[in-house]
Amino acid sequence: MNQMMDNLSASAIGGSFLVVLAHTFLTAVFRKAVDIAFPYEHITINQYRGPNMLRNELYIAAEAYLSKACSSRASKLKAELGKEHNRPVVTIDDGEGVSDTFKGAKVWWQARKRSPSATTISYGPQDDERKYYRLRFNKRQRKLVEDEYLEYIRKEGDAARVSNQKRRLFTNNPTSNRRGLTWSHVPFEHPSNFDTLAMDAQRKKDIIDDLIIFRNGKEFYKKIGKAWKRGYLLYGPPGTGKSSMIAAIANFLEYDVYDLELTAIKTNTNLRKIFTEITSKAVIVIEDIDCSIDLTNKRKEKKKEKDDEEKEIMLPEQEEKEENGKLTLSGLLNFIDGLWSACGGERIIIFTTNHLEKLDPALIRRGRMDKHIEMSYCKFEAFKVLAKNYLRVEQHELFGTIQTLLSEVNITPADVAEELMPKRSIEDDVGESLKNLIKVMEDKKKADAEDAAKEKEKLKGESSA
Ligand SMILES: Nc1ncnc2c1ncn2[C@@H]1O[C@H](COP(=O)(O)OP(=O)(O)OP(=O)(O)O)[C@@H](O)[C@H]1O
Ligand SMILES: [Mg+2]
Repeated sequence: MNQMMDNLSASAIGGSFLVVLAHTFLTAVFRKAVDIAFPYEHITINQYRGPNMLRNELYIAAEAYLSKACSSRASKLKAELGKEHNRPVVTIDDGEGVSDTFKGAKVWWQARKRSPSATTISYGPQDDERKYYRLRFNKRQRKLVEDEYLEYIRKEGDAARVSNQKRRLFTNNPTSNRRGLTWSHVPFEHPSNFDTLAMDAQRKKDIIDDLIIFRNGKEFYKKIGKAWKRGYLLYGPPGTGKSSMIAAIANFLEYDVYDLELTAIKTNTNLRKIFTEITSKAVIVIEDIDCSIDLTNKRKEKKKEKDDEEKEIMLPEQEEKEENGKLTLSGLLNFIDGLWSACGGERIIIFTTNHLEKLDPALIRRGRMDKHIEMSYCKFEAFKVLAKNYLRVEQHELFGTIQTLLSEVNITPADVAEELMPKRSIEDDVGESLKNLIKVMEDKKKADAEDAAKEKEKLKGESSA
């Protein structure tokens, strides 16, 4: 009897094992069949997220990416002006689909719109238009899509968005905003670029190469443990193109410009506040740094003398408090290459000055101001750029005379440009413009010679007295 019971339970165990095996097998077969019949999955990227309807940055990036990379393959497109009335942006229309390929995997995008349900009360346009993208892909590619493709879309989309956006010129000038402690902005529309900039071709190329290395250097800067920023010092007489160079750099990199008015900032704390508001992909400009409060050697020396006179009537703690509050050279340096400088990343900091010799060496040492660029008086090569841009000529019989005169007199590109500007009509005679320039330079040469003679006379008089 017992033997029979044992046999029965053994065959029951064997039977249930077979049932489990069969179930597992059938499930696997069923899954396989489903996979073959429905091999795709999808991800939905909504325009807004959460109960508060916050903008979904991934949707915005996807929109920009599809506009840039895939819209040429779509047949139904739509065009819209950006938020700040930028140039029209063309992207795929609602209901339209396009495919994309990433690392050999094919994916499909479709722009969709959810109509509001009849029972929903609409509070604004956002509620009416629940737009979303549906991203379809083969199940086998799921890991690739989740781990890599979405991040790729975010990055590429952000980059496309920046280049679509009109760039901005920020200022903390106290006339445009409250006490110079915040930034206000206008569209940045300076037309200067490296083609219109008159300077030696090799030096121009060096700067462009430097900018390209900087722009592509994110990983490199990380590897060497340096904040992703670069400092340029532009120096030279007025009218040699320092501001034009800044505009050309910003246009080349497609960065926003932050024109920092240091004189409006009274304390290091305020400087920190305003610095932390600067976004990445920015050119930060401090023009005429030698005229900015208390930052030069001379000013410090003068101040020291004054301080010495006042010292007796100032308590030590009072003095310390006052020093801590004021904007100081070390405060500024802290933002250029101290811990704060790493906030934001991808920034070019540019100082300009007409008087290099007036600057504190600490401010402009290499590493802080990585590249020192001299903007000089107009030489023949720079003149040829101006002649090509202003007069559309690359050769002329008067060029020889002009070349000789340019090597003899100091004339700024701004003065040369002024002479090449059309005086009566756009179609002014080229020869006439060049003759005017020659006359200006000859007059200057004469005036310089007279000044030199007078100076010589004066020195002679002084030495004989
Ligand atoms: N190197 C240059 N290439 C092309 N144009 C130039 C150049 N330098 C000057 N100009 C012309 O002269 C004008 C004044 O130049 P810019 O404002 O760039 O000089 P700057 O060096 O910044 O002078 P400042 O020291 O007074 O600020 C420009 O609008 C531009 O038309
Ligand atoms: Mg300038």
